Amino acid sequence: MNINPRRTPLIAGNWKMNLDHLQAIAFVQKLAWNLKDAGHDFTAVEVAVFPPFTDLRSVQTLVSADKLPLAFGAQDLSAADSGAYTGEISGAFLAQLECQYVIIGHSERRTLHNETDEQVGAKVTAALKHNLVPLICVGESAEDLAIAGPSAVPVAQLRAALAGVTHAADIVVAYEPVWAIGSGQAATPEQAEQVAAALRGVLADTLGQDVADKTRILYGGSVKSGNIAAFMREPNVDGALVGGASLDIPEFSSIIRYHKHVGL
Ligand SMILES: O=C(CO)COP(=O)(O)O
Repeated sequence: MNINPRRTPLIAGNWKMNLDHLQAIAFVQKLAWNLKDAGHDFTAVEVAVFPPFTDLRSVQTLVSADKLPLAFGAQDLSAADSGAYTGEISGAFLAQLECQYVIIGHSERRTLHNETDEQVGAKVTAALKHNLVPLICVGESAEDLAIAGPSAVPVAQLRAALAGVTHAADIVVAYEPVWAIGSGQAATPEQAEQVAAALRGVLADTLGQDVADKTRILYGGSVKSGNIAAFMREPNVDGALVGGASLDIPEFSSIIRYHKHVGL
């Protein structure tokens, strides 16, 4: 179990391209009620949602009006601040919408949009410039795993993502093996721990031991209520980035409340 008092566990829901802004309002309201009814302690396990860009203003308005204890963020941002970048969204705009986090380098951006390690690094720098916490995704494909073993690619991706980070930054890292995303075949807790420990080593190397000790490293890839507790028992795993299961309120609530159903 993660007993490091400096790292509050984070359960994050990446909605991907699901739920329009009306559905988002209903969903966030229900999720907050469900967790409140269950007596969830948001200071013990932080909860964040990552809706599509078009939902963010609605989510912001709801969270602010109802003072919901939920964090939210975007699924990507532009490396640029403004200008001739059709279709892109600036970190400045996200900051104006009170986003706390922004996902960067998700494998679906890397594979479907050919995002490079350099672009990921530039986006991390842009996020920090706008006081957004970058949630940096790294992870190997099945082919990488066969060729280079479990840690090599995620470690190289994290080094590249942090290349422009010079100060002790507030960041979150998510280890998401590409082969585990949406496949129903999660990594084992031992595999996740091995890579998370290697990633913490990169953080210590690049940003110092203090940052490494306080930075949360999440696991993502086919996380469900039935397997979350085993991941959370690993000392270097501080939470989860959940895709499909984050769209089902009872299931996502059950993941958030992992410590209740297993007595952790
Ligand atoms: O990509 C993911 C979260 O960013 C994981 O997705 P699934 O939980 O659907 O496997």
